[in-house]
Amino acid sequence: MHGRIIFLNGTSSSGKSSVARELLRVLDGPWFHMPVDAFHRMRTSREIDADRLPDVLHRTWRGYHRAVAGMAAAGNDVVVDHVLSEEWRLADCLELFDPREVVLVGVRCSLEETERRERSRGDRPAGLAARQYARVHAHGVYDVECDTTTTSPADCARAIAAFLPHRPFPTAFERLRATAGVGGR
Ligand SMILES: Nc1ncnc2c1ncn2[C@@H]1O[C@H](COP(=O)(O)OP(=O)(O)OP(=O)(O)O)[C@@H](O)[C@H]1O
Repeated sequence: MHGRIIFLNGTSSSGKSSVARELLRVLDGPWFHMPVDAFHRMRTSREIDADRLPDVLHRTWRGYHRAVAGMAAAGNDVVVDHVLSEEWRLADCLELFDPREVVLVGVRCSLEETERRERSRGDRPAGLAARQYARVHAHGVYDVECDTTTTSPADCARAIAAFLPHRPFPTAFERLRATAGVGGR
């Protein structure tokens, strides 16, 4: 049996990891939180030449998508914590994940609040969230959305968990695949 994938998409500092951590507390059964950040942290910390960096990053993201697909294909339920700031990332995931098993979640947060969090955490480059802001939700289709501007990660997680047993079909991934002309499963 294919595992379910709760796919949290939002800008940096929108609160994805915080919601994911709460989801693992409230969801039944074993779930795995697979943040894209973890895959960047796995890479050797040695500095990479600027001319090689884009290729290295691209391979990291492609590997991350395949690792998530592999965990789900083995029957594991997975919470994905990712930033769909480039079109190819979503296209790649649409090819790889079983679309009926994906719950695509838009994690929203006002730009003002995202920038405030970015400044206060201090471990993200200034302006990162603003650069991603217009792009991450460009595909415009979700199964469910949450707004962390004024809602706590725990309340967002409870809302997503409550949605899970009642999710309608076709899923957002099924609709996006049809629009993108990705072959049927
Ligand atoms: N609902 C919330 N209300 C207030 N602060 C929050 C909320 N959600 C997250 N934060 C704070 O915002 C910061 C970023 O949160 P988090 O790491 O969850 O975001 P993220 O989207 O996973 O970011 P990144 O993609 O950069 O890893 C943290 O300091 C966190 O404590």
